[in-house]
Amino acid sequence: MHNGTTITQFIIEEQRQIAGATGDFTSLLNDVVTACKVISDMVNHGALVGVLGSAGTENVQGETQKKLDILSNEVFIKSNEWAGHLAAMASEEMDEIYPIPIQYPRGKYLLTFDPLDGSSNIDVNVSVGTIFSILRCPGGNDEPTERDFLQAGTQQVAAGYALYGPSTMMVLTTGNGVNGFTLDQNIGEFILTHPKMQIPSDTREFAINVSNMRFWEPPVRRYVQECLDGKEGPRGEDFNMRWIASMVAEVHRILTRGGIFMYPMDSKIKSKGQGGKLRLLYEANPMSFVVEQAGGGSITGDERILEVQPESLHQRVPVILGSRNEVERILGYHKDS
Ligand SMILES: O=P(O)(O)OC[C@H]1O[C@](O)(COP(=O)(O)O)[C@@H](O)[C@@H]1O
Ligand SMILES: [Mg+2]
Ligand SMILES: [Mg+2]
Repeated sequence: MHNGTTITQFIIEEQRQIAGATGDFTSLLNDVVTACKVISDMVNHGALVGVLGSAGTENVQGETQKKLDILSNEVFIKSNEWAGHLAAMASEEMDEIYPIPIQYPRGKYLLTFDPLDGSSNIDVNVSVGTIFSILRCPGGNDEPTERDFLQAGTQQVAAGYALYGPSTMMVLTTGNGVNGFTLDQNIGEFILTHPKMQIPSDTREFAINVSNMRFWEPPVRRYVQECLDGKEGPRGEDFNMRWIASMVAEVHRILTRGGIFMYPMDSKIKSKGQGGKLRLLYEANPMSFVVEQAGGGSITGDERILEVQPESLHQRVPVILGSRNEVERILGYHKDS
């Protein structure tokens, strides 16, 4: 038996420091934690409970949905709609916002989520995750609208992710540093195992989908080429490369040992009329909040992601995040070009 701090104890303790806290936020985070435990259980059981494979439908972004994309979306809604702390939710897997149905009380918060990130990895049994972000509802909770969600990432109250890997972890920020919790499957509790996570400022490891190289813009091309040139090149050091294709798993690696993750703008994305690959409200903003709170950096190329003013619910942005000194170098390359 362990005697560690549970995530609930941790959140309550943090909220005790905040004058006027009503307990709504604590209860909201508890429901998010419960949702992630349920998804973790489904992911763990995989083929045994028939949840792998495609659902045969497409989401609003034209991506084929996996069964687990849809199931985890439902879990998030059911776990979070009932308690009276939310005005509305928005998800990568839903076309429109989801105002809390009229039979439940409405509260002052908004929840956005990517219920299952890295879904192309489900069927091959590689790590996937859930990403979430909590905002205040600025327009009051009577008639929440899409416009209420269009807040810059700097306005987030909390953000985090669950990683369904060899162990299930929850990594969380409420704007006061980043803490990581590991799920003890025997007692069903997340226990604080990674207090005050910090991203090393320097790294020799980068992550990017190199199959897109011919579409990249000059600053990213230059950065990656210099990494590839290794000891003999301008950096004078050898670099290593990783690509998991689950943003959650990449960000977790970076939080653990440093690194740089890039899904930059490229000519292929542009030709589709998109602003990037990753979604601002469900992926880029929550992850940028976590990364910055752990001492790292996060940019689109030439601007800080958390300062981007969202214009639509499913807006996409380029993402370059990780160890601070490397992010600053890439920012410099964008400014030079
Ligand atoms: O297919 P690619 O180019 O490797 O893209 C992988 C990227 O797409 C994503 O899987 C997008 O997330 P979803 O699985 O939620 O659509 C990221 O997690 C990942 O970094
Ligand atoms: Mg995703
Ligand atoms: Mg997803």
